[in-house]
Amino acid sequence: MEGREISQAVIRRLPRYYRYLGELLENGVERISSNDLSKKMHVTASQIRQDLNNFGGFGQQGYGYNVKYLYTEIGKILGLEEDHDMVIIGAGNLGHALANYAAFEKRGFVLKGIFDVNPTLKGMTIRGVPIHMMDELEDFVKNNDIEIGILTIPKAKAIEVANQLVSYGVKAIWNFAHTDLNLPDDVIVENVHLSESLMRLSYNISRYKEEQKKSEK
Ligand SMILES: NC(=O)c1ccc[n+]([C@@H]2O[C@H](COP(=O)([O-])OP(=O)(O)OC[C@H]3O[C@@H](n4cnc5c(N)ncnc54)[C@H](O)[C@@H]3O)[C@@H](O)[C@H]2O)c1
Repeated sequence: MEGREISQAVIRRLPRYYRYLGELLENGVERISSNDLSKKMHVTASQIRQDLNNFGGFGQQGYGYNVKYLYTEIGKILGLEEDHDMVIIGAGNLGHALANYAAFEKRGFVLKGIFDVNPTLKGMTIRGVPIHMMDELEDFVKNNDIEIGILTIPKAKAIEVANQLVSYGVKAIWNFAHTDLNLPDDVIVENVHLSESLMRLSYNISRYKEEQKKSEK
């Protein structure tokens, strides 16, 4: 499997498989057929077989998938067997919400520090994690081998701060600021735009209403 290219479309679907398989495990389910998984996930069985065959076909004819094995393998593919140390930049509303979400740690995403420019926040902690001022960022990132920088600052400063993080050795940015960062190709960026998700929701609501109107006619 080492070195094999898996398409980004498949990678995007993996966290959902991981979540469903985790729930099955919690419920004591040891194996599942692609048909049963398909019904649960509302994905076609052939899509599931195609996706999971990318990793050497963990399923067996007549047996289905071994839930624990598949869960572990997908976890490995997603890099979840290793810890990822992170910092949050911007201890405002969103920064607080993310810092307070303890469940990330269960997946190995460990929040080491929080940074802000607002001096009134200095020395405060969120869930035991201290808030530092930005002049401490360089030493902190280098000394703690920080891998992921989470950007929850206004967009006007996001590009500058992202470049700073990268120059200190951060490998990946989880970007919540509403701007594209245009970083070097070897920096991994995952943009999260809740408002885009809401717009998709809004689109589907409009479509649903249209359908309703048509069916009433
Ligand atoms: N992507 C999304 O889905 C999503 C959702 C909500 C908000 N946002 C964006 O996230 C950002 C934060 O939102 P919020 O509601 O938490 O805002 P907020 O004003 O509550 O917090 C922003 C924090 O960033 C700090 N800050 C400003 N400049 C900084 C700098 N150069 N370095 C370090 N810290 C700095 C501020 O002092 C403040 O504490 C905004 O850009 C907002 O538009 C994105």
